[in-house]
Amino acid sequence: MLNATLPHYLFTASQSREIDRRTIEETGMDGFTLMEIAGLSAAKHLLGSDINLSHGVYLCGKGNNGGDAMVVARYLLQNEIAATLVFLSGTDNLSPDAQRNLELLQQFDDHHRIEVYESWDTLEQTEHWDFIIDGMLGTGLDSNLRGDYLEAVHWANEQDLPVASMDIPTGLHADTGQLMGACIEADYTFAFGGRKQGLYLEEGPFQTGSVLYCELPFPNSYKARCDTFLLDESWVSLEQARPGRHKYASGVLYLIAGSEGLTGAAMLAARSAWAEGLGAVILVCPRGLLPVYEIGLPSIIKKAVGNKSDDFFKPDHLPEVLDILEEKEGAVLLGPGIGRQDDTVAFINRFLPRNPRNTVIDADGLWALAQWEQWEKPRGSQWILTPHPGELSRFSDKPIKSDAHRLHFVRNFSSRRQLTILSKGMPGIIGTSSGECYLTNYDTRYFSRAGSGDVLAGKVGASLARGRAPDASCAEGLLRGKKKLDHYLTNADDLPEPRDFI
Ligand SMILES: NC(=O)C1=CN([C@@H]2O[C@H](COP(=O)(O)OP(=O)(O)OC[C@H]3O[C@@H](n4cnc5c(N)ncnc54)[C@H](O)[C@@H]3O)[C@@H](O)[C@H]2O)[C@@H](O)CC1
Ligand SMILES: [K+]
Repeated sequence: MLNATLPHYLFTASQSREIDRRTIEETGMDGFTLMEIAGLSAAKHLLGSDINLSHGVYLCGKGNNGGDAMVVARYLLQNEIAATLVFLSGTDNLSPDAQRNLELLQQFDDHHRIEVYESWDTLEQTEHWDFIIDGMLGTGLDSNLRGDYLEAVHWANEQDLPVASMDIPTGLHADTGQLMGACIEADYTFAFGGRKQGLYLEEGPFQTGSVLYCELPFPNSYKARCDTFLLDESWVSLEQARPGRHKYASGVLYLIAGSEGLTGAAMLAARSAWAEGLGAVILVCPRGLLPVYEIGLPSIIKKAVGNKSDDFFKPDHLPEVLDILEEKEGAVLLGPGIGRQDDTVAFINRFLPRNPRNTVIDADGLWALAQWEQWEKPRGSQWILTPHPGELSRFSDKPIKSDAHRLHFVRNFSSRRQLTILSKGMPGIIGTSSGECYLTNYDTRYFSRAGSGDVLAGKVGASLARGRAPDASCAEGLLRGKKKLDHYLTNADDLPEPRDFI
């Protein structure tokens, strides 16, 4: 089972507010102290960065996000770094902690390094600044940006200066990652007390720059309601496969895949699983395709069913397939290249209820499953479904139009059906039977080429065959792909191909 570390917890705005509120009301830790820690932590990151810090411009709203920015300004001032502060909503209605921090900042300013502008239109843009601090809006954003906020965001994005956002880039929705009219394009985002979910959904990954987690003294027990986590190789161990005492002790994967014209998908999945060091990958195939696999897959065991004229799966093959699966303990990967023939759909939908093995259902296996209205997973077996967005939509009554909707759907579907879902896309989302979800935090667009899905399914199937839990199998499959991608991107100039992820 996966067990995320605290910096990988993802919160919605209301969850964050609730944790803030409880900490303040129940522990006696006040909001001013939390703001101090947040700002100090961001200032330390900035002082340790390679940004040239001599004079910053601070865009401040009237809420606590602006207060965070002022704490940063004070710690940077201690290091002789000047600050120009612009208050987009003036200074008359600052939140109490922001107001106190403005007064403190002025008290600390012995050498007149601080300038304050009470509105956007009074700012004199003749000065030279070398960085921008975005403290306009954080989790309090509740409507589209307008007027001076909109102008300030556009202005900041046009400057050739590094931008650091307090908590969340102004204009990004903390829950959905959608742009609220416009949005700061940050180089750094300092996530206070917990990363916000929207940083990783929809437009989030393109707006945040590097996200740095800044711990705040929130009791861990207040974070227990968190049900969304960031998937990261820093806490998910990629266990190396070790050879077993004999070949079947290192895991067996039965691959039920391939049809005429789609044998390549079966071959990619088989090679991908085999590369993970399994004891055996057993490709179950219609007999007519055996000659193709004899040439293309020399290391893989092939078990043909039906007769020589069969080049796709049919219901008649069911007894033979079930007998093959009886031979050894192992997991099943069903679907890559299996096709959508009516007979194949009928075969899959008769096979699945009788199949006792833990199973990954991919590609056209999912297509068949979605045709069958009253499907049910056999008791005691574990299923992983690996849909791309189109395949996922077939299980939903309504079109899935946003990442936030996809996350919501995946969470409900996987917990209601008591299975695991690996929803492909950017981000990749793993939904578990307990309702917890895990999001990827890397550029998954490299995997959106035909064939990558077969490679991923092979990796997930290999982990499941080695006895890993379904959620851990999905995580391992995704992170092994990422590891290959990182290696490829540092060692090659051209675009990786699906076979490069094997
Ligand atoms: N104790 C706390 O609550 C802590 C809060 N922290 C910071 O405080 C932030 C949340 O502070 P707040 O709740 O004060 O909220 P914000 O500072 O994000 O902004 C709230 C203010 O902005 C206004 N507003 C909302 N949408 C707007 C729009 N589209 N255009 C113009 N104004 C708009 C609201 O009316 C409200 O007055 C966090 O993101 C974080 O940066 C941190 O200091 C850590 C501790
Ligand atoms: K901000």
